[in-house]
Amino acid sequence: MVRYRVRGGNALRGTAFIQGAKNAVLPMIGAALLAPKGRTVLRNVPIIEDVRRAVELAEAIGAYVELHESERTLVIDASRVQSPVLPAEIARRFRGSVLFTPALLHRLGEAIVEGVGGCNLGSRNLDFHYLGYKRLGAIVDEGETVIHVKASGLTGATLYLDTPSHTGTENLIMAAALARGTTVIENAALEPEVLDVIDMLTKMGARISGGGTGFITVEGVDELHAVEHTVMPDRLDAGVFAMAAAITGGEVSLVGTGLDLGVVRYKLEQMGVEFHRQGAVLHVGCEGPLRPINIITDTYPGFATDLQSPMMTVAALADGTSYIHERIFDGRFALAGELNKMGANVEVDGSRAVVRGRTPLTGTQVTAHDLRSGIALVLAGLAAEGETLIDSGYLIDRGHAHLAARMRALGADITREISER
Ligand SMILES: CC(=O)N[C@H]1[C@@H](OP(=O)(O)OP(=O)(O)OC[C@H]2O[C@@H](n3ccc(=O)[nH]c3=O)[C@H](O)[C@@H]2O)O[C@H](CO)[C@@H](O)[C@@H]1O
Ligand SMILES: C=C(OP(=O)(O)O)C(=O)O
Repeated sequence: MVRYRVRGGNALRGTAFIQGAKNAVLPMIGAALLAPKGRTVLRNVPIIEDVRRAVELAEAIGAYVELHESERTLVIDASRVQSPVLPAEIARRFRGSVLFTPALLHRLGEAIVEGVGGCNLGSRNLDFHYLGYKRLGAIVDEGETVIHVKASGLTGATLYLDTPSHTGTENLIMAAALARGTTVIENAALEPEVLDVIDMLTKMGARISGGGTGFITVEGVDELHAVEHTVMPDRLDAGVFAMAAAITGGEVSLVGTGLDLGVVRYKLEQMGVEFHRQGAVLHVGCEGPLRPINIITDTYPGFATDLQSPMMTVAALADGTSYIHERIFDGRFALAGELNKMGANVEVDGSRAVVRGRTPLTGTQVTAHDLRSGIALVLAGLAAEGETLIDSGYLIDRGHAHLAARMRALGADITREISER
């Protein structure tokens, strides 16, 4: 069991090095498996547990993978992919396992998905993925626990997503990239990570247009080849470090090439946080009290649901009442109960939460229910009086690389511990 121990009260100061994006590297590993020969090199890979699981899963299907941790580089040779089975014991530990299906379909003609994991956020349907594969000509046999997708070659079609699913868009692009003819994906996701995956696929030889418009056209090609690609910075990791600076009254310089925080920056500015760009470095600081805020989560370019939990912690430390409306997931308020144990006043009603601040937070033992509630509790611990113990720290490690070390470098009193149970 991994556990984080945080002693609050230190203002964070210094330079935070932002990791590569979890939600870009996972589809890129799936994309690398589409190349039947050669070695793909991914740079700026975040050393997180989800990447380790993705490496294990790629090895389980026969790929040769080297993860060079200190160089943050992944080398993938998919020429010997031979097993269509995504085994439950690995695949159920992370959401990114869903992104291996297109490669298996193209390379082996079938994918046997024994499970898909990821944060427990309520319903996390995959119907758009499977309906899309069917429209492209696959046969999908949905058993109670195992899903079997088969196809002897896919054919382009027009696909429509009811909502712009992030991994759904990536999977259907990958499926269409090697299909015969043209595929159009309507209501496609606009997230920057999706665009980064499109960039990599384009280098690999895919013919994709319309990325970022909501209407993506893919002209199928016969083969994709191995390339080198640098993973974009993780805007969620960056958002968390910006919030850590803000709630501790500190000042942090965020380093990460081409970093754009988007709407979270504007929301934090409304709360009184100051941002100042100096070339490629973004400085974040906050001197005065924080003002309350209204948040409505949405698909990009709206406020990212993955930053909703960390923002709830910031709201608990603001002077006044904040309102949060979660519109992407139907079960993403597990943080409220844990924050309330620390002295916050968060009331949840369905998809809405009211956060009455500012309440002083006091350290206690709390539990991460998912990756982002975990990191939100780390933030709470940084601002709380006394010691906060956060259980189920593995969930935090799923998405944040070397968190304790990076925060300690800024002056935080935080340790990562392995406990017996
Ligand atoms: C590995 C990865 O990239 N994870 C991200 C991805 O998850 P993920 O791709 O799983 O999230 P989706 O965008 O697919 O899901 C968003 C919503 O759409 C619904 N839906 C989705 C697909 C489908 O076939 N049917 C359906 O109804 C889901 O139940 C959910 O309510 O996007 C989420 C929303 O930005 C982020 O929180 C996750 O960090
Ligand atoms: C929901 C998340 O991740 P995943 O989709 O990988 O579970 C997240 O990163 O907050």
